[in-house]
Amino acid sequence: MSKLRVAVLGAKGRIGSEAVRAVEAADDMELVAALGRGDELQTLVEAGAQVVVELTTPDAVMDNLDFCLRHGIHGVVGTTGWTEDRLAQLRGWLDAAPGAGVLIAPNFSLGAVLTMRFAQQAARFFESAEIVELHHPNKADAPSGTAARTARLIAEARAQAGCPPQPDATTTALDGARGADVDGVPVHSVRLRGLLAHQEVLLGGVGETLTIRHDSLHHSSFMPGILLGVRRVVSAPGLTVGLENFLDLD
Ligand SMILES: NC(=O)c1ccc[n+]([C@@H]2O[C@H](COP(=O)([O-])OP(=O)(O)OC[C@H]3O[C@@H](n4cnc5c(N)ncnc54)[C@H](O)[C@@H]3O)[C@@H](O)[C@H]2O)c1
Ligand SMILES: O=C(O)C1=N[C@H](C(=O)O)CCC1
Repeated sequence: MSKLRVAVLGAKGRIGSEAVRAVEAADDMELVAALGRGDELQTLVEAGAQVVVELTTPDAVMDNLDFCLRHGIHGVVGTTGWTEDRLAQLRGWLDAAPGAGVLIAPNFSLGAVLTMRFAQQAARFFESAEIVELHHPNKADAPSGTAARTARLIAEARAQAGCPPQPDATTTALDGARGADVDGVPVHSVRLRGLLAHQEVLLGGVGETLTIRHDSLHHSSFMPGILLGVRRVVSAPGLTVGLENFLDLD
């Protein structure tokens, strides 16, 4: 069986360098390119890459995906910064590239994917829902892509169930004291030396609370999800948002 020809963009970064090692160690994959900032994207075409693992920055990801899709290369994307406008633009590029697939995974770790699923399931049963995400201080974006996605999933579940807005009597607050409002769900971002990637979903009802917590302790936690994404995206044309779509969770 021929090996999947895989390239990594952002290959010298924190997660990209780990992804390079994971692809090299996978029996069914061949690492054909490992590119960093300033490297020529044309190398992907010359190397015959079938799938690009995109782990760069929100500033770079759109140009990289535009190039990949114009050359029929599938994408597995961990880079954050996804807005509805960006997703719409990506869908347009995919429409013009029949057969090509892109997976956007706000988080590649199994525990984080399950946290999102559990939070989505629990959201309608509690009056209050808030998220605390905690990351290393070198992270460029806040809130994290995972927290933003979790908040949207909670908000969707609550809206579908007809839940009223959350109780909150705050009338006076310092800017930021109640976190960022993501679709009505407050998200609080901590940046602390010593941490990697952590999230708590706090749910509150009358006389009880439920806390769902996940901790990524090392970048290795993201690698099985990345490799699964590479294996599955080649037969999943169009846009897939969330690794849960490639896991048989239900
Ligand atoms: N989805 C997940 O599970 C997951 C996990 C960890 C990190 N991330 C995300 O991945 C991204 C990278 O995170 P990081 O901690 O590795 O950051 P990082 O700053 O360590 O790495 C980013 C790398 O991309 C390079 N780069 C920038 N522009 C580029 C370009 N045009 N082409 C190629 N390389 C380019 C940078 O030079 C840098 O080496 C962030 O958006 C982060 O939030 C996602
Ligand atoms: O380290 C990061 O940066 C991470 N980014 C993703 C996010 O923003 O959710 C996933 C967790 C690690």
